[in-house]
Amino acid sequence: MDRIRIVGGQPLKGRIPISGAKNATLPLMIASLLTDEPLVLENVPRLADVALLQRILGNHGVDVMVGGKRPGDGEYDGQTLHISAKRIVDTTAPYDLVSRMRASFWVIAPLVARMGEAKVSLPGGCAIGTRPVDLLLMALRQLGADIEIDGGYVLARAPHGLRGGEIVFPKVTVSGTHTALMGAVLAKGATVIENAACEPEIADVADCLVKMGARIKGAGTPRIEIEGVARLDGTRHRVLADRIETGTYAMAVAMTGGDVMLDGARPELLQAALDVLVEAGVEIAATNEGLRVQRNGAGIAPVTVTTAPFPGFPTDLQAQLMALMTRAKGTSRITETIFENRFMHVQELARFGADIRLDGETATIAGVPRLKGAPVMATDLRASVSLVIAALAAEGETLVNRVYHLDRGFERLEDKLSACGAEIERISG
Ligand SMILES: CC(=O)N[C@H]1[C@@H](OP(=O)(O)OP(=O)(O)OC[C@H]2O[C@@H](n3ccc(=O)[nH]c3=O)[C@H](O)[C@@H]2O)O[C@H](CO)[C@@H](O)[C@@H]1O
Ligand SMILES: C=C(OP(=O)(O)O)C(=O)O
Repeated sequence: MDRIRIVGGQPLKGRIPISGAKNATLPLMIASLLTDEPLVLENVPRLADVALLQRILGNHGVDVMVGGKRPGDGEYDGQTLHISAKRIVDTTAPYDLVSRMRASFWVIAPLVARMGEAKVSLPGGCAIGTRPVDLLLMALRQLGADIEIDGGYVLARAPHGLRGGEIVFPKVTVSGTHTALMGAVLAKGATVIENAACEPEIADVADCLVKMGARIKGAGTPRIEIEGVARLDGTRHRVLADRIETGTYAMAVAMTGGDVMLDGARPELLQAALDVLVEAGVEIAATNEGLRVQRNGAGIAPVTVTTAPFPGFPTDLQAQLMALMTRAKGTSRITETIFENRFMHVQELARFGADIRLDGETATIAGVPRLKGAPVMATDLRASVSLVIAALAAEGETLVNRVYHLDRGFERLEDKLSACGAEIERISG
């Protein structure tokens, strides 16, 4: 298995191109199941999750052709996927594929909407919490699907098609909102989704669906109204910039000091996180090209932060912020409200000499003057990258094991960081 070797201590200087968002790409690829015409997605990041979803879609009979793979000029440009679900040959998503990536469960909504049935394995266990799918199933039931759970599979049936309905989420859920939206666009009649997730990736998927002929109002707000249509067309859509990748590199620069332009970043997608960085003493400037992040001289000021659904501070940046605060001049508090077990990085950060105390959903981080490199390993994507951030500022060498997690969500991480002066390399095998 590959490992990443980092020798800390170099300030980051230069430019980092921001890739297309993983969390928009995955539901956009899944939306291809809603039409028999080609969907062309541009700015698709080269990620393990994208490759796995290609396989999962392939199992349903979807053809995916990948353009833009040649190395050389423009190698940071995203890929273009030409996706055609002309004929769906299988409405079953099997355990061995779905258990590896949670978002693959979301194929259930377009399959039942278009084909009248779907059999999808319950998603696999995950290192950040229990992550049930009850609210996704509630949404499908509200749209008239008959739901049964048998042998670890969810069977959803709507032989005469889905029908519009009222879906009121008791808590904000991104997966639930994607499911409701993808079911409702092909349902007969009107649907209202209340307490919908407002994450930018929901709005991006809705934009694409509207280009495909869907009738959607209010995506990106807590109330979404959908008028079902009989069929959807193909279209071409460019995936929006990855706000979590943006925030991660901003925190890396905050950690090491330096001056980096995050090309193509869209600050309005992560204002809450940028506000926290400014409070911590980082200079942030939005420009036509993206986001310029600087920290020169001044130390890192401690912060108190609670994660929340968009537009709040994202849970997907919680681990990275914690890594940064290990070196703050004072004590920080970070409260995680979205996932009950998203603190797997705490014990790994301790290997660098960080001083973190956990009490329920709150971590108290007493900043230390220096970190020291160590062998580390994490069990989820954002936790893994928080270890990279710590390593970039730690004295000496760090080996990050289980790089698989990083490859799920960060395109060419070591290339992007080494281009800015970091001493970082992948050790294969
Ligand atoms: C591929 C993707 O886009 N993943 C993102 C998505 O995950 P995901 O869509 O899985 O996260 P949700 O917003 O659905 O989950 C939020 C909370 O609701 C709970 N819940 C969810 C569904 C359900 O049926 N029942 C239930 O109780 C979850 O356990 C969690 O505590 O949003 C999360 C929250 O912004 C991000 O951290 C993930 O990166
Ligand atoms: C938790 C994440 O992804 P997933 O929902 O695919 O597990 C993430 O992107 O941080």
